[in-house]
Amino acid sequence: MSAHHRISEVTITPVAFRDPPLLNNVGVHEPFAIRSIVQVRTDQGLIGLGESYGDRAHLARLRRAGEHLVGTDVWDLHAVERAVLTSLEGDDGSGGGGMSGMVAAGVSNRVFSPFEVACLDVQGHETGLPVSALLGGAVRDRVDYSAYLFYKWAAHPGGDPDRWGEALDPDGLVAQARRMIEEYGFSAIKLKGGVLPPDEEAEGIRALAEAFPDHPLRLDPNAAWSVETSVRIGRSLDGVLEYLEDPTPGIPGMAAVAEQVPMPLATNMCVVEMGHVAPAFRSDAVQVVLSDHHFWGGLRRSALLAGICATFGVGLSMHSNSHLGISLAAMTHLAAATPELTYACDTHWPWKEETEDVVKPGALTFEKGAVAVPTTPGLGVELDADRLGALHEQYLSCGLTERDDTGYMRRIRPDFTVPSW
Ligand SMILES: O=C([O-])C(=O)C[C@H](O)[C@@H](O)C(=O)[O-]
Ligand SMILES: [Mg+2]
Repeated sequence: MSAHHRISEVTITPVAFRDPPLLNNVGVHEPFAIRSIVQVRTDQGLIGLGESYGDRAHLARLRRAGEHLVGTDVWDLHAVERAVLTSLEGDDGSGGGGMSGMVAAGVSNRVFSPFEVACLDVQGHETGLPVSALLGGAVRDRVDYSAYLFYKWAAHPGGDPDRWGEALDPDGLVAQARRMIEEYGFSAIKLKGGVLPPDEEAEGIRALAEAFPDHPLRLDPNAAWSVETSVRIGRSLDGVLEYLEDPTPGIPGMAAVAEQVPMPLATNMCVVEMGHVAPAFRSDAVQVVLSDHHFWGGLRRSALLAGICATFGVGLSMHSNSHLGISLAAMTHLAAATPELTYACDTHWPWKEETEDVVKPGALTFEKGAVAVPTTPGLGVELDADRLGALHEQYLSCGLTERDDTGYMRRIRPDFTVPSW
């Protein structure tokens, strides 16, 4: 086969899958999470897969970029990126963030990422190599993920209760953690905070520490706290947290907190692109960066970030929001090929119904909190046309075209304002 697979067609399919009422600082998850599924076809008949956010403006950008990519060599990832940048000329960059305003990552990185992943998938199919090998080789054959707990309601208003039940207090959190750990075997726990007053969340963390003394714990209030509150709560959780994630907004705020709390501070909010690295590291604002290939510009750029973090003695973990199997495969290959990664990665996977995905079942399974790194060519997952079709139909019928946790919360509680303490 020739080494020059050129992109002949790009298909972007929006999909929706059911999502429980997970609470966060900016509101609550709607009944469906939306994603875009990217298929890159080559002139020699191979198909590469990518997955990204599903917000309307982002979909439009992916479609425009897809048109610019036709004719590009899948091995020339710089040319792929240049084509994406050309497609974004004149774009004002607004909308399409995919995370309800919680993370403000650069538009071009967000758009390039699923195409880079899809091209690597094609490269893997062409060479017979898994993506981890294309990234320099797997240094581990299993990737550890952490339990990702949320305060949540028992059901969406007017809907049936989901299998997880309510979690609005320490007992609810411990029950949720117990179930998630029993089912998936996770050996680390993250709690999404910024929902209840900070002392109540600290109480929840202490209950988790008591119930799971061997599990490292993380708390992520998504920058809902002032510097003063962050310092007070951080100090009160000395010896309890593995790291405290984004307690307060901005690099200067994080630096002020970092100076005064005993545990490392982690971020997926104030360091979300290369331009943030120098000011954050210079001021010792963060001790752990959570990479996310969806907003860092793909797998290779995330690997580059890992090297930079290691150079400056900054730890590396991995961020996630609602995702399907293509993203889990990409995250797993990246983590496998990243020696610098020393923390269990975030994943929203347990919040997804097992039956809902766009890939054929069985390629990715959790055992003892870890996913075995696929060893088959490319990402190691295969698109399932029926499943893709069903989730696309669900996208069309659910009526959601934007992730809007705050808007949904306001429809339920009209007086809701994003809280800060
Ligand atoms: O670690 C984080 O900041 C996140 O995972 C952001 C996500 O958007 C999460 O909070 C969510 O989905 O509610
Ligand atoms: Mg976070």
